[in-house]
Amino acid sequence: QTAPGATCANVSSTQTYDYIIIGSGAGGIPMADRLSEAGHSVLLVEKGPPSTGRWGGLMKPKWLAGTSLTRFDVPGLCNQIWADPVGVSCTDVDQMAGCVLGGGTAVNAGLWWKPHYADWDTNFPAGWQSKDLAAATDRVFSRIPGTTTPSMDGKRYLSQGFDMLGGSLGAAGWKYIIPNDHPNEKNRTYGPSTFMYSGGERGGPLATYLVSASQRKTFTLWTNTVAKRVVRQGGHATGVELECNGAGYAGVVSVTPGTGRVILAAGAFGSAKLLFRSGIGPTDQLNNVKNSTDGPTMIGSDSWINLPVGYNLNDHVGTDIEISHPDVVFYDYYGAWTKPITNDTETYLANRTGPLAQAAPNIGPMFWEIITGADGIQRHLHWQSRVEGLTPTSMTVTQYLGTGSVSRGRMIITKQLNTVVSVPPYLRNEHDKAAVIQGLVNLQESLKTVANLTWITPKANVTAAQFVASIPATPSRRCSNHWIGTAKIGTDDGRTGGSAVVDLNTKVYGTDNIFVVDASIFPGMITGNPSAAIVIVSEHAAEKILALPPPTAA
Ligand SMILES: Cc1cc2nc3c(=O)[nH]c(=O)nc-3n(C[C@H](O)[C@H](O)[C@H](O)COP(=O)(O)OP(=O)(O)OC[C@H]3O[C@@H](n4cnc5c(N)ncnc54)[C@H](O)[C@@H]3O)c2cc1C
Repeated sequence: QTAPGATCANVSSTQTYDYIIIGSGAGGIPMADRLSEAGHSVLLVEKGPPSTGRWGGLMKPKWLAGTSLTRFDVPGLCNQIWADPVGVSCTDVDQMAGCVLGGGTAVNAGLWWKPHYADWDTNFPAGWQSKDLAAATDRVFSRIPGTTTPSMDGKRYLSQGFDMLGGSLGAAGWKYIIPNDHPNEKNRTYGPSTFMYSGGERGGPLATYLVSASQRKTFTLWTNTVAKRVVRQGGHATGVELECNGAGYAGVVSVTPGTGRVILAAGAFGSAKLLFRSGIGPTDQLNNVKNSTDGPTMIGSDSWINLPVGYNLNDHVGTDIEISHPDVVFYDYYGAWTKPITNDTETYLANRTGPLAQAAPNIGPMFWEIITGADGIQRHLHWQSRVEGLTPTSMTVTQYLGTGSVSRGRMIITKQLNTVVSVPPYLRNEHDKAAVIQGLVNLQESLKTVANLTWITPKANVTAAQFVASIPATPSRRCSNHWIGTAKIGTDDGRTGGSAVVDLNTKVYGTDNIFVVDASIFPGMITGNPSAAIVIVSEHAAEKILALPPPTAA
């Protein structure tokens, strides 16, 4: 199909697909598997290159030369995204996001949580409550159970930090749990981190759902291929326009006439951007697209669909504290790229054991608390510890404010077609702020009798309230990379003053065959790191989409 001299292959004008899914992250991959399993032809379009070795990825440090592994496979190299994001992170987003096969699930730290029932019941509409999501949760966790001991010998390496902090919380009355065995116990509990890793490697959707999808003749994957916009006539999508990125495919790829569907799974920023470029969103943002290089090809303003895309943006509010204790032992995971410890690379390569089978930078313990605000709302705090900081015996612990948080922000698109967080979603509500402060006070209280423990941040003479107030509520200081909410699911149709962009079947209001299935549709924040919940949402959405009658408009 490649035209001579062209850098992109032109798409075939005759080949059509029942489903075109854009984006191969936590939302897109499971959806591709479920729809192809049901017998439909499915095209999965991913703008980034292959990541893990199984899919032809090539990026790796010297010590992986000659193996099929890449930086994405080895848990101990997951932090490389911060040291060397070039060619991996999205360049059109002002936040960190993975633009490779697997999206966030290729670059993240693999933390993998079975949601608390309130994650669904607090935020989601009817049909998406915890009881409705139970079957999808079971399906996800039977395929990707996760592990608290990623090293293949079942041992935890360098657990001194975990032992010190976990032991201290235990002594202060917090209860030890294996988190995913007790997903609803999130109040003054602690436990080891759970990862989606399997076999000492990354695992997750790339190693499960994508493998079964790719074994079907009806499934097609195009990497290095950028979707520009959904091509539509009124509310009906006829295909997707691809723009040449120097590789992959270009042109308009069509859905099966009449019955085909397009599913956006390009992430909280990527899907919103595609909606804007397809003439779906608030008028101010569509005018930015109109005034960009897209102008000449953009759908006419008489066909624009005015929906609150980009509003309702949320992320965990991250608040970092740092403590040090003489027991804590640091491991230089960044150093494992250029100057690894030979014994550790050897044991990893021989049998997937040792520190490199664990996520950088030695994550754990995790602990949880629920704070009831003066407004009556229960807010969930998820604390995530890691062994790094200003001293060799430091632990940095991030407090995430999740379920129950009320603050919201906004993302927009510039005339250069980049997405920007224009209103940060952090601590815009006094009770959100009070919960963050109270959680910190409670932790200080719990750790106050621990011998030899030093508070580095905040220092002893700074109150929790002063400390929280001193950290700017900006993405650079509070971001957790858990962006959600830009195309909210709900019954209150955003075209008529409501807040929802997609209906209960994840279909975009005002369209008959355009769907969004990824972090964008979450109405509110959940307790922990979101990738498992997004996979669950995708499983559930697949069921709903498959049960729909064919589109009516043409
Ligand atoms: C550094 C980092 C660490 C994280 N750690 C964790 C963790 O340990 N545990 C956890 O649960 N969560 C973690 N997260 C968050 C989690 O990975 C994301 O919430 C999740 O992957 C989002 O899923 P998604 O399907 O919405 O989007 P993504 O997974 O981001 O997938 C979107 C995909 O769409 C592609 N795309 C975008 N635009 C286009 C286009 N126009 N055309 C074609 N393709 C396109 C992108 O390249 C990407 O592959 C982390 C995130 C980051 C960035």
